[in-house]
Amino acid sequence: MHTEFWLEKWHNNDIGFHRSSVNPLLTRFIERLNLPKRAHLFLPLCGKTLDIHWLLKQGYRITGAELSEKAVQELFAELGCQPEIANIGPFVRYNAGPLTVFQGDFFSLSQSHIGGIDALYDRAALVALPASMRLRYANHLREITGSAPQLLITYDYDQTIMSGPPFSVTPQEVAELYQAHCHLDCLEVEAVEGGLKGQCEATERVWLLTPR
Ligand SMILES: C[S@@+](CC[C@H](N)C(=O)[O-])C[C@H]1O[C@@H](n2cnc3c(N)ncnc32)[C@H](O)[C@@H]1O
Repeated sequence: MHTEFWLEKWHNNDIGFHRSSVNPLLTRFIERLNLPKRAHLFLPLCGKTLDIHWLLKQGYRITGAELSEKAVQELFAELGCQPEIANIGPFVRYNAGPLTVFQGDFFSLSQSHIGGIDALYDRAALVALPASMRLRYANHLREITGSAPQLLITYDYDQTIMSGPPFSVTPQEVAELYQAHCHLDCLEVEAVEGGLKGQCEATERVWLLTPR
């Protein structure tokens, strides 16, 4: 999936993936990450999700990575904060208090950019990428975040009925991507109400990945 695809989506405001409310699966299952107070969470491919608003209200420190300048600017504007902006290598870093977003390509991000991470939250990041990019994504995520636990949300559906994104990521693929380094615990399996994009039946799963 090329970067232009996403930049065009943001440019055209074609952002059906952006939820108008906080993800209930996050609020329900975050306690399973056993986070310390003021924990540092990393959100790959974060968009301008309202989940960030909620996580900040819980007192967490958040670092995100997002390709689109428009998304990042809207995130800070909607939070009502004025970020400090700096050029850091290939990134533009936006920071306001406990929130930092690296605007640029996730695959260029290094551990030294984001610092120590207590946990990861992947909603619509892994499933935003085509199969050919997902192993590289999972490996890079592990490389830059070390042994942090992860809350991961996936969809599973018949990929011949609908093309992604979001792409179908089966439990078998989650195992192939993460099992060598993590214990996988499926916390919830539920049918997507009304089908994915109203087009096809899909199952949504919440995973807790705990490094071995
Ligand atoms: C499906 S959206 C999900 C956004 C957010 N996680 C949410 O739940 O609303 C995927 C996001 O990943 C961003 N993205 C895609 N490829 C990226 C990359 N290589 N580096 C950083 N961000 C990327 C897109 O711009 C888009 O905002």
